[in-house]
Amino acid sequence: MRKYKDALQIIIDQAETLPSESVSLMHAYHRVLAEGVCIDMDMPPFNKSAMDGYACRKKDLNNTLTLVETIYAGKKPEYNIGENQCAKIMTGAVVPDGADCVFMIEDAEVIDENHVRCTNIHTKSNISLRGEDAQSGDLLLPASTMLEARHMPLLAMAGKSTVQVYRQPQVAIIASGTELVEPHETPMPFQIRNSNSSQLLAQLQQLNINGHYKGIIKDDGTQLIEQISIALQENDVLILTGGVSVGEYDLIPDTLQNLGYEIIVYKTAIQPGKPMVFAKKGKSYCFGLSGNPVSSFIQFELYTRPFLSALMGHPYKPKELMLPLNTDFSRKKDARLLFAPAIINESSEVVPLEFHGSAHINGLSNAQVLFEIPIGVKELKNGDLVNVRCL
Ligand SMILES: Nc1nc2c(c(=O)[nH]1)N[C@H]1C(S)=C(S)[C@@H](COP(=O)(O)OP(=O)(O)OC[C@H]3O[C@@H](n4cnc5c(N)ncnc54)[C@H](O)[C@@H]3O)O[C@H]1N2
Ligand code: MOO
Repeated sequence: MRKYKDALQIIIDQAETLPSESVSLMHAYHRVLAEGVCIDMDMPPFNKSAMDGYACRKKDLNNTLTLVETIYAGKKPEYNIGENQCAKIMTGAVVPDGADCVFMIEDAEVIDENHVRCTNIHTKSNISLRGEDAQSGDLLLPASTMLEARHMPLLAMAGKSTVQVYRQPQVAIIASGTELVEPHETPMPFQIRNSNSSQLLAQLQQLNINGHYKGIIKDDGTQLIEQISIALQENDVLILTGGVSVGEYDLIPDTLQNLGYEIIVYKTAIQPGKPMVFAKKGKSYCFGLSGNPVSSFIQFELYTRPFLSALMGHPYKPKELMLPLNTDFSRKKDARLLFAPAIINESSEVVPLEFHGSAHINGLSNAQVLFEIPIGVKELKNGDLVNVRCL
């Protein structure tokens, strides 16, 4: 059975980045840049006043100054500032040539309509200098950047009304299991509601991928072959849940092989989430995730999310921290890398949540993080540092 990091590398190595396309800046959120973006002008583009006040020469700050004009943001200054002269200036306006300082309105004593004095000779310059943030030609965002809200103003400043991004994969979701009914149905005593599909669709949405839900398929070889092959033809990636373990009705690995898919990874040493299939045929990919809801959630986070990110040209890195446990922790078996749900308290300590295993969805629902207990470790002590993965 493969270890987590080995399996992850093998899976990511199979991803062939999808072709790129052009999208409007307004619809570029959470898309992945297929081009590096350089700025086409200095930032700021001119010496810019950072305050509402008066622009003058620093060496004249002790003197009475003669007002030559008022400069608002968007106006070109008409005069250079000479000895004992000033211009009234607004935040964001161009600082006129000759001035090397702007003193704030609050530090000004207005003598008459045309004269003013600075009351604070220790005033700061209050000028954002041309090019101090970036210079024309500088690379602002490298290719492969997953565009977050904080990147958008840079694209706008660089004049990118459209951006070249990698295509998003078409992803289908199928829940397999004869025991499953949809959430709007009342299960019979031997049935269970399908909770995996809505969860996986939401996990896809976190990647800005609108998944295609294809419904529930019973554990029936013929139906599985038929529905899975349709879903695979129409999509780049199929995510299945259920039927991947070793039971008589766990038909997914065989079904995929019968469809000509090569099983690249089968079972990995993580807990929850040991049974999982990753299969491939050309550029068509399939994840057979575990039916157990927490297992499928974690398998998606650990394997499917980095893989889909790689298809979109983005090297996904989870947010991870080393933090101390706030209690002793023990487990009976140590053959797998355990991901256990926890919250972080006000002292930045890891507080494990009550957790009964791979079906305990309400144990997971309050979690802020998953913390790791490595293979070979059964016991951890209060204060031990653990690797924490943010959700
Ligand atoms: N003899 C062995 N039995 C099992 C092993 C093993 O190694 N040897 N592994 C166990 C582990 S670990 C897990 S995890 C499960 C995984 O089984 P499958 O991935 O094949 O999933 P199913 O058997 O189809 O379902 C497991 C469980 O989850 C419920 N389920 C399934 N689909 C959904 C859904 N869409 N929404 C909500 N719940 C779902 C299903 O009813 C079962 O209770 O295998 C162990 N067995
Ligand atoms: O690997 Mo399973 O998800 O432990 O229960």
